[in-house]
Amino acid sequence: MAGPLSYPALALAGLFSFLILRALYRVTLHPLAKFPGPKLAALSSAYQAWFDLRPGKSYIFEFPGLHEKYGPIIRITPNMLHVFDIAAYNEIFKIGSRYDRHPATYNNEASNGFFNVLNAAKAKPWRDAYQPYFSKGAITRLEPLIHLRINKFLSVLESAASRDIPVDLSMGFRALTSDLVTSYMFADNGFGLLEVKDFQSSMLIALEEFFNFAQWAMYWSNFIAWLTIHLQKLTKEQQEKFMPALAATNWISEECGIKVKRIMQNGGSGGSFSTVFDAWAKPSEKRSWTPSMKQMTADAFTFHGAGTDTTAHTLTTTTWHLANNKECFKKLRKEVSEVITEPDSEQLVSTNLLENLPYLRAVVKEGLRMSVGVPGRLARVVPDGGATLCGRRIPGGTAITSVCYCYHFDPKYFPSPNTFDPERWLSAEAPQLEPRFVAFSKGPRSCIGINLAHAELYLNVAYLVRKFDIEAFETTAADMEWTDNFVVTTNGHLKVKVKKAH
Ligand code: HEM
Repeated sequence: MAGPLSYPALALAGLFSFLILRALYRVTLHPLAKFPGPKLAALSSAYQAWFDLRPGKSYIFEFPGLHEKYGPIIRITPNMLHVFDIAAYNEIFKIGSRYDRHPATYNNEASNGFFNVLNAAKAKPWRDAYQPYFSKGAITRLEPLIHLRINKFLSVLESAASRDIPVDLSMGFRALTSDLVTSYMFADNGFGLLEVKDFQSSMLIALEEFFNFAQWAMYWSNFIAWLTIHLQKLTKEQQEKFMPALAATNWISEECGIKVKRIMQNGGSGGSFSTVFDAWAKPSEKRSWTPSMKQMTADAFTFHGAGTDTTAHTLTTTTWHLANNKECFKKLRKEVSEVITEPDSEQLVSTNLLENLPYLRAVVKEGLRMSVGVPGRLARVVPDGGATLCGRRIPGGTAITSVCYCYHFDPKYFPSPNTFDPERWLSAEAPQLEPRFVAFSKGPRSCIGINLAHAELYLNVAYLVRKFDIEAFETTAADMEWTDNFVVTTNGHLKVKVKKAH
């Protein structure tokens, strides 16, 4: 009989044996055992955590080197493959794709909107209800609202120019993109973040804090969801004091809930333009199924989350590079001046007009390339029966992914990938680059907000360059270095000093 002291020793020995046996299984009998990659990655998820959970590091930055060494399909964790091959990418992310979203990335017990529906065919009717509100036509009709918000943003910059004080553009762009998406969803002033002094909204600051730890949340998503549900029992004051990120996300959720409810109770937004939730509220929208209030609130939360940091970070990246590339800046100013003849008029020119400017188009595209939109491992599941990618048979049920970063920073197609070079989109090689541009992903779950994002990018970049001379202020390249925290997060903020252009 074991003495009392030996029970812990027995338990430890049991655990140790289990870990050894599991490791052996993973490198011998496991269905992915024959796929190449670092042995440590095959043995344990701790290998990817080693990169992801250290400040300033991301596992995705290792992928190009690993592909160089091991080929187009590699095993990045015991249960996940990564493929770096554009034909395979197009197969996984094609329209009608049978590769569903993988629960590892998308199953969040705290959220139950259309974003979390894993099967694309099941998500389709739900997503399709929103789609017309994000069409090119709908966003063109929305331009008066977009102009209103951008004018407000530009007026803050004008005021800073006249007082010769710096502006935190990382926060400014977030305030703008958040206000835009929320005022569109709710046909009101949205969250009103552009009104907050110096763009320093406590909600945005708390959200940034949250994203800095998003990788941790991804690793323990079910635990975090459980914790979130239980921490709801704290008072608002306690949450704000001890868990500002939780308080911020709760606040967003509550506001979304209140505003969606109002629209539903009124049978529509009643504003001068149709808004996203008219999809369910308007009696004319006859549907056989309507999401619950909880599900619509989750959708509103998703639209806000998906539409804020992504676009804001692209604007930050583009502005940073323009501020540091005087030649690009001059060339762009010259081009946009041809269509923006009255830069101080509140009547902004249309996105459609700006989209026809070749150099501006190249600048926006290069900004999107370098900012990597959604950097994370947007994992998919290989369909039942398996699949053949890059000539290799992959078992059904395997988790597989293919990150944007590998394509956008591939030196074979984008020489000097860390250099901001809009000219590459105007060169003879441009047709070969287009298929490797995957900022908005592809297929049935690609970005629903692409037209809104484009309108925001074209208008902001054009007007910033037309109206202001821009100098980075106390911001270094190290501040702009980024990591994958599901959204892109940077080490620091882009601060600038702006002067009214003559
Ligand atoms: C530069 C800006 C943007 C970039 C680079 C971007 C990129 C992406 C990408 C890569 C995805 C696919 C994510 C996945 O597979 O998990 C996505 C999905 C999505 N995006 Fe965007 N996005 C941007 C702006 C916006 C805007 C302005 C909205 C407006 C609300 C938006 C709403 C969404 C939504 C709701 C989804 C989820 C679609 C689904 O679940 O089927 N995005 N976006």
